[in-house]
Amino acid sequence: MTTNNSTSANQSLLVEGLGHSYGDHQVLRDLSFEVEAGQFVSVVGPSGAGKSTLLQCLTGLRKPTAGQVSFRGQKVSGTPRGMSIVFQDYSRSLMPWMSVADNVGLPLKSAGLNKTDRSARVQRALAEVGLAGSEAKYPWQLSGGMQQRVAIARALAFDPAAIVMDEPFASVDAQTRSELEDLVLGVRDHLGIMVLLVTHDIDEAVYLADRVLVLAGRPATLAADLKVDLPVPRHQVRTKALPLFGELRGEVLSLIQGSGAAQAAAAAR
Ligand SMILES: Nc1ncnc2c1ncn2[C@@H]1O[C@H](COP(=O)(O)OP(=O)(O)OP(=O)(O)O)[C@@H](O)[C@H]1O
Repeated sequence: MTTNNSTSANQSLLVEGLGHSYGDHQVLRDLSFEVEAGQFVSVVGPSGAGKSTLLQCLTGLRKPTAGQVSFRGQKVSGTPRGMSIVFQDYSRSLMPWMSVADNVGLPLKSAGLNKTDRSARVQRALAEVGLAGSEAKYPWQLSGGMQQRVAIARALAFDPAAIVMDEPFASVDAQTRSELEDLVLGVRDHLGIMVLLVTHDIDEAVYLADRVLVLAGRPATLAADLKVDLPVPRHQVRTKALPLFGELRGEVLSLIQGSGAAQAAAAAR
């Protein structure tokens, strides 16, 4: 997908010829894709393919060794304005000695917002994730799923145009995971935010996304950019029972397994 239209270019994330090497170890090679405003894109690939490295390059936490990333028309160097990040490990990203409200408001304080604005944004973000009324609690008084909701609220408090998530649901039980998946889908629909999600879970990748990007090979390239034409709103049971869901799931799985088998064969030679 390419963009000739400047409005679209200003709204979107544009990745051009991105590559990354750690010393002599080339991990990513020549990745090019665009994500439009409001799109939900999952990134999958075999373990060690470079998914986290890619997210770090997209969020400005790591400088690509080739190519470039632009967000809303600006070249990314450092985490861009309008982009928030949610990591897997909520227990390490929340401050246990601070209340929920203070945890959510902390980055806003660092950004220089006054108390009234901070408080309004914190209330709004907590309501968005279903935690209105939990402002005075501490993270250790909340379940793992609720703590991850706090981390998501903190990302939303910035009014971001995009949220980038690295395995955000990997540390919670299956039931909570489904609830958090639907929460993030609801937030995307309600606020129109672009979401980029790295996951190991192929069902999750297909269920949530408008597109699934598959990384494969060593170094990893973009093996597929699959459009997910499943009806909306998605439903944990009905969507996963659709034949198209099974087809997409199978397609992603065979790309990932094919890549793993090719690597094993190369290693054995
Ligand atoms: N800071 C680093 N220094 C050197 N090598 C690194 C560094 N970070 C990652 N790597 C290597 O780069 C490759 C890709 O790692 P990365 O974590 O991006 O993959 P991934 O697809 O996210 O993996 P996983 O699915 O297991 O989380 C791996 O071989 C890893 O060992």
